[in-house]
Amino acid sequence: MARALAGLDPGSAPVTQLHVDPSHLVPEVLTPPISKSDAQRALVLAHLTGSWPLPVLQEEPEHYLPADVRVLRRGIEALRLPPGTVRDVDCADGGAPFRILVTQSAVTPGAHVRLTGTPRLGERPHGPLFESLREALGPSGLVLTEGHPWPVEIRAPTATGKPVFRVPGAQSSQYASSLLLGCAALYLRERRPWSVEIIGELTSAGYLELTVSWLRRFGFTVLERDGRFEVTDYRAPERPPAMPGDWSSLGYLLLISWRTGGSVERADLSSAHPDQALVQLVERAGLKAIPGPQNTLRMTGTAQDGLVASGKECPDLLPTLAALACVLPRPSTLSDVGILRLKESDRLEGIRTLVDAFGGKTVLDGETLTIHPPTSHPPRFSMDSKGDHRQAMVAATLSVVSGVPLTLTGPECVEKSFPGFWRQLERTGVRLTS
Ligand SMILES: O=C(O)C1=C[C@@H](OP(=O)(O)O)[C@@H](O)[C@H](O)C1
Ligand SMILES: C=C(OP(=O)(O)O)C(=O)O
Repeated sequence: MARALAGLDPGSAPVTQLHVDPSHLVPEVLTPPISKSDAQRALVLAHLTGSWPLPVLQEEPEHYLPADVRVLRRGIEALRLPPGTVRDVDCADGGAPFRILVTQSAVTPGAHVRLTGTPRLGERPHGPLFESLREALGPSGLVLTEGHPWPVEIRAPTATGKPVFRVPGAQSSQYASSLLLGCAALYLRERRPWSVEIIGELTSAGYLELTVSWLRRFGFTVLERDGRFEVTDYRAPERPPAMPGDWSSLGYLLLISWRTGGSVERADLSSAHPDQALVQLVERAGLKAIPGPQNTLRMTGTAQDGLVASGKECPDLLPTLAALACVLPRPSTLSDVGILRLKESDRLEGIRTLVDAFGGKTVLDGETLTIHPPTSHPPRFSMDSKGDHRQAMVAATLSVVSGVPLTLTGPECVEKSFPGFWRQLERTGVRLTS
């Protein structure tokens, strides 16, 4: 067992190919990691409000912290160095950590920060965030320059001007989330309200709501009105907020538990994470999540119909739902799928490749993708993660829910959000060989 996982445990040498054999499943209780989206927000707010290091993260085993959480923590630690130090931060593949650190760098008085990342992160869109920061803080002296694409270099001003950021919302909610966390920093520094105005439509709105909910849990007052989010007050809370399990990771584990008869833990149904939508979305297909004691959940039911979901509401769940769609008796419809092109890989293409590899068909009509499941399962299938953690975990999930063996290229990228994923899979009886 230890040998099979030698290349897959965090920090060990990468394996190029992994064979996933789901023919000996056992019912187990599976555990997701902490949510990277929640932890990133909590880390910034702990830094700003004087509760550094964030106690709840100290309790998590270091190797099982999502890599993006470690990126953000490194970035904040760099921002906490004395003024005058040039701070270099490698953001690796982390969209949210990078975008959050851009704003936090710009609002740390006198900071000089150089951010770098992977070529893919460099290709993803960031311009509207940079423009918004330049518009609000440029007149006070902010300098934000872009390499080709790295480094992104930021020299923060020591003063500020009009307390408002304006940013378009159609490409990513992370611009607005990052700026709103910037508003919290500026509120504490200047004790005057700061706001973010969203221009046009907002995609992934649930993630901005997640940011608002973390600000409130840390004691900030946030007013929301007509696309405008304003930080107007701060009072330290009585006790530090708890850290929930990750609903994106619970998506894979719940589907796996449906097949194995096991359950998942850390499934907090009062979490504000958008991917909790899985629980409602699978009902249309005939599946039901049944709560048990202490935040456990199991999935039961017989597949009867296809799924309907939108990339505007839960973009990270769409690959997981696409895997489920491959084993449902009727077609599924995913709308607003354009945003999937802007993630760690082109996930729209990734979903289509997965369905195709499994013998199904996809039809793209504008921004709507219909998934037609295969009439019979293939004997085995292959998939390349293209370095995208969700594509890797989704392929493995499909292997388990269908019982069809998988050969996966590039399995180690799961580290970004779920470093213990392969260990969890192995606990369900899945045999992993490289
Ligand atoms: O704010 C966040 O933590 C996230 C927001 C979403 O991105 P977009 O707002 O760019 O869709 C999501 O896809 C990403 O995984 C995490
Ligand atoms: C898109 C994702 O993350 P990020 O944008 O933070 O890289 C993700 O984790 O699916």
